[in-house]
Amino acid sequence: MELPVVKRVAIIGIGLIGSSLARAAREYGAAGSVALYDGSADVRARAREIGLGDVYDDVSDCVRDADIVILATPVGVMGALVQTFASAMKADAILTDVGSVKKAVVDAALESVPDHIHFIPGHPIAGTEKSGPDAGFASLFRDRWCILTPATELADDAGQAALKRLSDFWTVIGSQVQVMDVERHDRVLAITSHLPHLIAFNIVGTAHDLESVDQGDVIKFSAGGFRDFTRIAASDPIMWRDVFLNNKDAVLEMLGRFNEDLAALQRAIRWGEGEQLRSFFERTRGIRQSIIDAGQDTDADNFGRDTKK
Ligand SMILES: NC(=O)C1=CN([C@@H]2O[C@H](COP(=O)(O)OP(=O)(O)OC[C@H]3O[C@@H](n4cnc5c(N)ncnc54)[C@H](O)[C@@H]3O)[C@@H](O)[C@H]2O)C=CC1
Ligand SMILES: O=C(O)C(=O)Cc1ccc(O)cc1
Repeated sequence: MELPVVKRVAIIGIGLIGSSLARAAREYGAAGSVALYDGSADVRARAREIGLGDVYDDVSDCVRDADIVILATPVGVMGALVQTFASAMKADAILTDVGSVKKAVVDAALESVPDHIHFIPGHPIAGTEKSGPDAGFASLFRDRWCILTPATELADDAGQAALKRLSDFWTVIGSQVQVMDVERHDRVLAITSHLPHLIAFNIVGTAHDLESVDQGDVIKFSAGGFRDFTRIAASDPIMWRDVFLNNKDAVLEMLGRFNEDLAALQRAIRWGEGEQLRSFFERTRGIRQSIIDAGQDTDADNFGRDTKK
């Protein structure tokens, strides 16, 4: 494949994901140049300071010459944001995003997407608990999945070419692309990502509440299990508020199922059903092994990723 994949990429939202994309696009040659915009003047100033790309104070100026425009803000603002700049995008350009929820974003954005551009929502399954422009790093997307959820209108030749262009962009920065429909995406991510985060937020909150009863012992003696939860529970509050508000149905469905299964474990503990507990834990140990066998290194926090940047 010829590099760069596109002449210019525009990234809106210069936080963990946006700044990682800016670094990756340049480092791996996915884009000839990078245009950036963020709603926060402080973040724009910081992005200029660390030299992440051409930083604009106006979002329409930022997207005007871009072949690909990537929304990397919290999902709750994406719909309104698209309205402010979509008409400034050039013909045949691609509009995409990195939001952790797809259906609500697509529904909110679709009505303001003009006919002259290709709208291909996306979601890299890569991240950390950190946020902001200093938290990003170029290798974040390497050996990670990126899910694309194109609308069926892409069936024509120009749409297919746009999908190929966007897939090539993600491939060059190290990701493996999977096309999926939006509903399936939101259900799969509800159980694999959104619910685990909710459980982490909850258990850390509960333990902190108990702390006043136990006078510091909960935190003092928190070995592996609890520490791992605290990393996830340190994730960005605005981002995660938006995820839960925008993937409400799928999260509530998975939570219902989770509560039933938890009640079964509770019952097994109450009635001393050791064999039931052992065989359940045997099955879950096997699941982790199959993730490792599939090539995902789970030895360290965050699947082996260095999250200390
Ligand atoms: N953090 C993670 O691990 C992952 C996050 N995502 C998704 O990526 C998106 C961005 O997340 P992060 O980079 O982690 O967040 P972040 O908090 O690090 O960065 C978000 C940036 O968006 C800016 N912003 C907020 N509202 C804006 C607006 N109206 N106009 C312009 N800029 C605005 C903020 O000032 C901030 O700089 C979210 O939609 C999230 O669901 C996807 C994969 C992983
Ligand atoms: O830090 C972690 O372990 C994550 O799970 C990162 C993450 C957060 C949100 C996403 O939509 C995708 C990946």
